[in-house]
Amino acid sequence: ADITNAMIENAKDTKNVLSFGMGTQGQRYSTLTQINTKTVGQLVPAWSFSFGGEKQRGQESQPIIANGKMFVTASYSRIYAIDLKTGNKLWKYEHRLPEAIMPCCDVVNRGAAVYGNLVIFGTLDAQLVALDQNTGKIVWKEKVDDYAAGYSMTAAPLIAKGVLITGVSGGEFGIVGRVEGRNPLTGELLWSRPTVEGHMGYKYDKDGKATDAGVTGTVNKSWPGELWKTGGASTWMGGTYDPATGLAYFGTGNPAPWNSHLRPGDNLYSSSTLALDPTTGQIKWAYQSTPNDSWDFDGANEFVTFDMNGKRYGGKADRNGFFYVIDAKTGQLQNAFPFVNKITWASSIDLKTGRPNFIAANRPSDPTKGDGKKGSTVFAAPAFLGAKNQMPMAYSPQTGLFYVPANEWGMEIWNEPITYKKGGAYLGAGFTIKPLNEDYIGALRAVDPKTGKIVWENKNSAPLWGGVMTTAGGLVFYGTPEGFLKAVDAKSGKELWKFQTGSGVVAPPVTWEDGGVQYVAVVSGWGGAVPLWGGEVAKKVNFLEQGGSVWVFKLATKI
Ligand SMILES: O=C(O)c1cc(C(=O)O)c2c(n1)C(=O)C(=O)c1cc(C(=O)O)[nH]c1-2
Repeated sequence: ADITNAMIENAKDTKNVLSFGMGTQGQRYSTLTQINTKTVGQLVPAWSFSFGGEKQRGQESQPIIANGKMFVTASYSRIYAIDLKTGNKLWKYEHRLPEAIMPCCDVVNRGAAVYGNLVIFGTLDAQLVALDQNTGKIVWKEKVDDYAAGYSMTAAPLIAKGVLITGVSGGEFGIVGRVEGRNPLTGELLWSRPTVEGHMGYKYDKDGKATDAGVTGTVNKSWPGELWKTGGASTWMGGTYDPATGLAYFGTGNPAPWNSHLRPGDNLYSSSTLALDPTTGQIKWAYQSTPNDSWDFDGANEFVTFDMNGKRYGGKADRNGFFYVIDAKTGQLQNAFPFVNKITWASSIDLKTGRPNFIAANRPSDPTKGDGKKGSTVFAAPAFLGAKNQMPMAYSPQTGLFYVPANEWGMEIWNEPITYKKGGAYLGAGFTIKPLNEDYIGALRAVDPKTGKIVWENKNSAPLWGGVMTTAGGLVFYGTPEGFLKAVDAKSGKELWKFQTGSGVVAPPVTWEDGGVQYVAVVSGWGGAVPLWGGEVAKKVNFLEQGGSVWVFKLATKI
């Protein structure tokens, strides 16, 4: 059947997984219970599928389950349709990529969207491709932007109110982040909303007029001079949508360049959460977690809405180490607390003003105040790869807990002079990531949004880089770079099952039911930003091998 907006919004559907996040709210929670704390020990592979080819690298994709098929993307802008029952390949599409693509952090893709009879995904040369679900033939293709200027796409598109909503990657190259709405059936652009203050939003009706000056309504106020023209704030993680508030939520990346002394001011709307009207792109509220960021603290992380004390909030585990609880309707900050042990850039978040209490001495200094070439080196935590990065967390309405894949690491960081050049790295900083502890970097943490307490944690030697899923069976599933998919007790973190997938898991699991049987799937294939940018941590994990496959599991005996 054609996928409709009502099907995508139907939270009760356990037979399909029609969106990134297992529901547009991004809770990654399933009501299925056949696989539970008592039965999970009997979980065995049903089938496995290899992406093949000579190309491997990071596999961060969340499979989509629809109409008896799995749609799964892979590295280098590939997508496969697989028969759910047999694991047989139905078709594949390999996007022809130019040599000169410039993704900052590996050739990854996090998944596709489905609508009508189409499956739609973004490519590393910044295009959107819509394929026929049955044949894999191209139905439409749209160029989103210029890959030679540093634009790329790695996130899964979002469908909200029947609109296809996408972001862009490229913050490290001084692109201008934005969110766009399109007709999913044709690719036609409906609106475009840049995420750097000073740029206007546009609605593409018959006269294509500027329609939105953002929540401040000012041009260029939080950026000095011309820097807003290359301000970064990319929307590289995509977004979530809550039918209850009618708002789409997009996180924004770091301001460009990294050297914060070049851009005194808050640099809106970098390192923020934006709530947008899905039909017009208008910004309804904005909350900035790291004003005048100096540490590459992208606020791109997912905003996951949930109910607490009879009210709708959103939870966000920010790259900067703080977990934010925000009123989903108004953007009012409710609470903010650390979810990692070491944070050096701010002592706390002022709950009245919503602003961080910066520790001034721990901001890397202005190179023009020293020898002109290099500012002072500071040791900062979290490291720029974040207390949390691209790997999505999960929320269980059953336990009331968020399950956050966190990392404990720090970095030496210093500033350097830099000027913008199209297609060149636009950082103005140097850095080396270092572990903080001998025995672990990753920690899966159960976080109580009411109290800010860590209820339990499971340490992991390598940095955690895969997403999380939780179920009404009382379970939390997550993968590790060491290759395991694990199931643990949602209440205690006790490990109940694990399976070696053959390569590192840096992707989020999903679950669905078919013919009375519950299945779990996860993609395996080590990569992403850690091996490329991880400094001393990359050296520590360079024994891990690449791969590229999807695994599907079910219980050995029918219950
Ligand atoms: O600023 C950006 O546009 C941008 C894009 C991406 C991306 O698209 O993957 C990453 C980052 N930044 C980034 O800072 C980062 O740490 C990162 C890690 C990963 C990954 O997939 O492992 N992507 C990205």
